[in-house]
Amino acid sequence: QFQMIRHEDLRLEESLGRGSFTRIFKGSKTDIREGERQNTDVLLKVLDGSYKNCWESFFEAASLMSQISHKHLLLVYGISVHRSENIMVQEFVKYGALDLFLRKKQGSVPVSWKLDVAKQLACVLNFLEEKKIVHGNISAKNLLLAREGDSSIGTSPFIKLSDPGISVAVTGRDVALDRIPWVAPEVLEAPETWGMECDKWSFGTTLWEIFNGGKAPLQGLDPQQKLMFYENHEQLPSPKWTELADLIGRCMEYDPALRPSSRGIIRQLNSLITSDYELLDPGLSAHA
Ligand SMILES: N#Cc1ccc(Nc2nc(N)cc(-n3cnc(CCO)c3)n2)cc1
Repeated sequence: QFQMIRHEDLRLEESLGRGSFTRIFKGSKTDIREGERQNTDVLLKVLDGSYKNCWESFFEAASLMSQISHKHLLLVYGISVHRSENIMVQEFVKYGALDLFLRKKQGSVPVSWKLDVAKQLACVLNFLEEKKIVHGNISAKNLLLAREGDSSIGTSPFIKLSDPGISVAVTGRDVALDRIPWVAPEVLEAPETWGMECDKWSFGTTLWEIFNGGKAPLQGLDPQQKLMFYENHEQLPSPKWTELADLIGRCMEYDPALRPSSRGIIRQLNSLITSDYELLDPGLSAHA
């Protein structure tokens, strides 16, 4: 279900850091198109050799992404297996992970920009929900920015949802604890029973990140304290904007059945987008 890419057609360039269980590199892949060599910028995700039992989950994530296509889903070109190295070859997204971008832009990102990104994520969640596909790892770190968006020249941001990576169902409890508060509480209890609603919980956490300058929620808490956060049914600190706080709170309902559908999320985001003008400039809406 996806292309096998020859190791000799790949070139690893600079290291870009690491995800969990993987190292990521900028690189290029060479194709022969109509008899001529063509180089494409790629992002190479190399699975650490020591996690043998994860490689089927690694490739499941890759094949999930290559079986469906959507403008806001990352393009996975294929995989390359070479000696003990398992490599996922994906499109290189120009501006990288959203959490790092937001931290770099510290607070200088307009509310309309944030709502636009949130809406794009809600749309791809709706697409996955209609296909009954659970992503399982929605977070600002896994949203990639293909276009920065610049209101002064009228361009808007464009995001791509990255592959889900290794599923918490195979990683074990310590990684699942580390993914609090992105991983839905029910997933922690019984990883194999999780359903569509778990992506809604993570959407709420990601929305919180987007409106908190890309800061990681519950940073600095150790795994035990993170577990207590769930045991005590605690909520993340609410943003001042009450309608936004309501949406985050509804997504991060401990009872999965009470979380909104993706259509409900889109509806509520649309009302935030229209009400957004009061926040920007009360006078503006008077003339709108
Ligand atoms: N400076 C800089 C810079 C860095 C990276 C990219 N591009 C890119 N493309 C992808 N397909 C995936 C990622 N990526 C980043 N972090 C993760 C791990 C967490 O998901 C994945 N980055 C562009 C610019």
